[in-house]
Amino acid sequence: MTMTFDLSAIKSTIIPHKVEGTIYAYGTAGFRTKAHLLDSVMYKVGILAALRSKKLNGATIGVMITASHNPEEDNGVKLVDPRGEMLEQSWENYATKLANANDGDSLAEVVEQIVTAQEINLDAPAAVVYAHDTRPSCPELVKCLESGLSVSGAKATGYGLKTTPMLHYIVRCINTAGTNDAYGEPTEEGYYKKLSEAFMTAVAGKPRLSTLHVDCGNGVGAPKLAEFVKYLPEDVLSLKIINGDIHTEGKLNKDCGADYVKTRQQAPLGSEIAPGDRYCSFDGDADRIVFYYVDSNGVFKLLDGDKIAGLAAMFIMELVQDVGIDTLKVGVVQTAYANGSSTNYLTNVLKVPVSCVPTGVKHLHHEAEKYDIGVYFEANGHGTVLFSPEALNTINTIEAKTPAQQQAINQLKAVTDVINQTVGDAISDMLLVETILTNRQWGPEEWDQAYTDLPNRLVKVVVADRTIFKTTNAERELVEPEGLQEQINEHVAKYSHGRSFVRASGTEDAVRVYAEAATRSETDELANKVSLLVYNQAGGVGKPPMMP
Ligand SMILES: CC(=O)N[C@H]1[C@@H](OP(=O)(O)O)O[C@H](CO)[C@@H](O)[C@@H]1O
Ligand SMILES: [Mg+2]
Repeated sequence: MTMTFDLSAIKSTIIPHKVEGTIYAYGTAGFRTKAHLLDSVMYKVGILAALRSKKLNGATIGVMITASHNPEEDNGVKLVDPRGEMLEQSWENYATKLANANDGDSLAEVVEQIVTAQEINLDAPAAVVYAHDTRPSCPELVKCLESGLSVSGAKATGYGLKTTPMLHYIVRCINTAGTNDAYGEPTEEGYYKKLSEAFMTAVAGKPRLSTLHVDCGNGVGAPKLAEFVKYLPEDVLSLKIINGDIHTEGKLNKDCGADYVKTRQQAPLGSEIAPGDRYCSFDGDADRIVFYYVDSNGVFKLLDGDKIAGLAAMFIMELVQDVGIDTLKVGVVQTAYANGSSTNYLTNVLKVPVSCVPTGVKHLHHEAEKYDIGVYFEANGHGTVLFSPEALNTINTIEAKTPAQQQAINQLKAVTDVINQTVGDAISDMLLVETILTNRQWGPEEWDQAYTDLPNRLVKVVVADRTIFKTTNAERELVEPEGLQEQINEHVAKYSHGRSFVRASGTEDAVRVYAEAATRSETDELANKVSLLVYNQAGGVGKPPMMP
C-alpha cells in the first residue's frame, strides 16, 4: 500500500466507477441506496475519510458500511468523527460533491477543491478504521473503500463485522487512549467488558427479571449479542435471541426488526408473544431499539424511543437527586415525531426541559450536548444519553456522606458506563432499560403507565418532486408549497388533540405525513385528509394514499 496521497492514482483508479445518471446525496444517515450503485461512492468515501483525518492531524476517522433497517439489497456508508460522533455537518457537502464527481480529472479537481478550502496538509498522517454489517454486498464494497484508502495513503484498519455503535465506540476509544478522557479499550472485547461490568454494578443486589426476548432482525445484532451474553452470568440477565439468522439471504429486516415493529405497531415474525413476556427489537445495524409486550387483554403495546426517553429521564433525575447534585441540568431532546403525550409527560410531570429539533440523530446529538445530562431519542428508538465533561467530573469526584448517597453515586457512575455516549446503541440502550426495570422491579406494564400514547399514523406520499417541501420550526410547519400549511391547520383544528405535519424524507423518495389525535378513527381520518391534500396539491404520483 502506498503511504502517500497520490492524486494521479486517485485519477486513474477507476475500477469502481460512478453509475451514470445517479445523483448521490450524503443525507440523514450518510449515503444509502441500492448496493450495486455504491462502488464508486465507497472509493470516494475512502478518499474523504483520509482527507478528514489529515485535516485533524491524523486523528482516527471511522467508516461504517451499512444500510441499517433498509431492505437487504440496499447498502450505505457513513463517516464517524474522532469522538465517535457523526461526521461534522459542513463536510457532508464535500461528501456529496465527491460522490457525484466523474472519474478522472473531475474527481481530482473536487479533491483539490476540498484540500484548498480546508487547507489540508497532504503530508499529514491519516488513520481510518472501518467495519460493515451482514449484507451480502458488504465484502465487495469493503474492497472499493480499501482502494480509496490506499490511494490516499491512509493507515487503514478493518474491524470486520460490527454493529454501527461498536464502530463509533472503537473510534472514540482510539482517539482518547492515554488521555484523562480515555473511553475504553478499542476492541469488541473491550466494549463487551465495559458494558457488562457497568451493568452488573448498576443492578447489584436486585433480583433478576424474567427473560427478555430480543428480535435481532436477522442482522449483526444477533451474533454480537450472542457473544455479549458470555460476559454476563445468567443470574444477572437472561436473554433469548429471535430472528438471529444472518446467513439466509433475504431475511435481513424482513417482517422483523425495530423499524418493522415501530411502523406496523405489531410483533415481528417469529415471536410468540404472550401476556407477561418482555420483548425488544433491534434494527439491522443494532443502533435502534424498541420494546413491546401484550397486555392482559392480548393487546399489543409498543414502548418506543419516546417511552425509553421518559423512563431514562425519570430514573436519571431521581439518581441525580439522590446523589445530591441536582444543580446539574437534565434535558430531553425529541423530534416532531415524538408522541404528544410523551412531550406532555416530560414537560408537565417530570418537569424537564424538552427541545424539539429536525429529524436525524446528528441534530438531536448536538442539541443534547447543550445540557449537563442530555437524553435524546427519536420515536423510532434511536438515541442515547450524553453526560457533559463537567457532569462526569462532578459524578466522579463527589464524596459521599452517607451509605445511601454512596450507593447512588456508584449506581450513577455505572449508568454513565452502561450508556454508549457516542451514538444510539441497541445493546447499550437495552441494558439501560434493563437497569431501570431491574432496579424498580418493574414489568413493561408498570413502565408503560407513565402516560398513554395518542394514536398516531405515519404515511408516505410519493410526489413528483419532494424538494419543493420546505419546512421551519423544527420541521413542524411548511413554508412551501405556499398555502399548504394553512390548509393543514384547518383540518387539524377540527380534532381534539389533533396534530399533523408534513416533511420530505431525507432517506426515501417520499413525503412523510404524521398525524395524531385523541382516537384511532380521528387520527386515521386526519392522516387521510392531510395525505390527500399533499397528493392533490403537490404533484402526487401513482395511486392516491388511503388509510387501512
Ligand atoms: C420518521 C422517521 O422515523 N424518520 C427516520 C428516517 O429519516 P427520514 O428523513 O424521515 O427518511 O431515517 C433516519 C435515518 O435512519 C432516522 O433518523 C429518522 O428518524
Ligand atoms: Mg440503524
